[in-house]
Amino acid sequence: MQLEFYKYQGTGNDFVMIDNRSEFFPKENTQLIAHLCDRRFGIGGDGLILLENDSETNFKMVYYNSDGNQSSMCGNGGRCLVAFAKKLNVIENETTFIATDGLHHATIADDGLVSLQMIDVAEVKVSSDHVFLNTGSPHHVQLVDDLENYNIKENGAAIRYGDLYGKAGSNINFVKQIDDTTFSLRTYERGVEDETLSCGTGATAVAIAMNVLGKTDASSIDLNVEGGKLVVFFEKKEGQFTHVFLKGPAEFVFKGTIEI
Ligand SMILES: N[C@@H](CCC[C@H](N)C(=O)O)C(=O)O
Repeated sequence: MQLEFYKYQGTGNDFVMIDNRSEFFPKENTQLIAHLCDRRFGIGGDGLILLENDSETNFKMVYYNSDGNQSSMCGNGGRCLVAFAKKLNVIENETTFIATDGLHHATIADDGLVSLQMIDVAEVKVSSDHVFLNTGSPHHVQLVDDLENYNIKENGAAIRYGDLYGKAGSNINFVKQIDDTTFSLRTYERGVEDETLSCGTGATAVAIAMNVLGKTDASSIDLNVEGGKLVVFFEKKEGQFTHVFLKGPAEFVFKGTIEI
């Protein structure tokens, strides 16, 4: 069978997109999803996303990591799916869709940048050398001295598989402060089991964690990721973060078919 796919990337976090409104895709086939995400034997991607019909919103997002397993929210993937929905004429420049962590509102600006509303965050656990919070996916956030030369894969895997997070694991973000409102981060992603060029829920987690740690009092924070730049903005009231938005590019790369 010939499978039609679209490839998208958001700051270098790349995804295989499939229009599954007709529900043809074999969603339980973990091996097939991992194969499609494989960079040597398949199409290649950090994850695979299905766009499906939803009775109450514009569409449904179903997200899989490149290991083939369905997972929690993907911020960059959500932004790319919004751009994909526009390409398919499912939406125009504004949408509400459903994902695993609930409803998401998003807009596409004239310059193509996609702003995606993320979940509200009320609980942020601060430890001596790291912060843990859930921004739709679980994130460990840790400041490091030499981010450029830091071994993300080795140190990330050690924390992800260590005692802190048990079987479920976590995504691991290493961070360096650049100025009052800017941070650089590199992320080890669970389910990819490697560093990716960007992680949207990770950038969101870093922005909130840096505010909680008092590293910034800005409510709009610039994040440098390996694949580009993201902005996270939010409202903060009595320790709760609401109206949290992740903004950045979401770009169509190519379209193709693959024999499955
Ligand atoms: N790249 C994503 C995060 C995807 C989910 C993550 N790998 C997990 O399983 O927790 C993003 O942009 O947020």
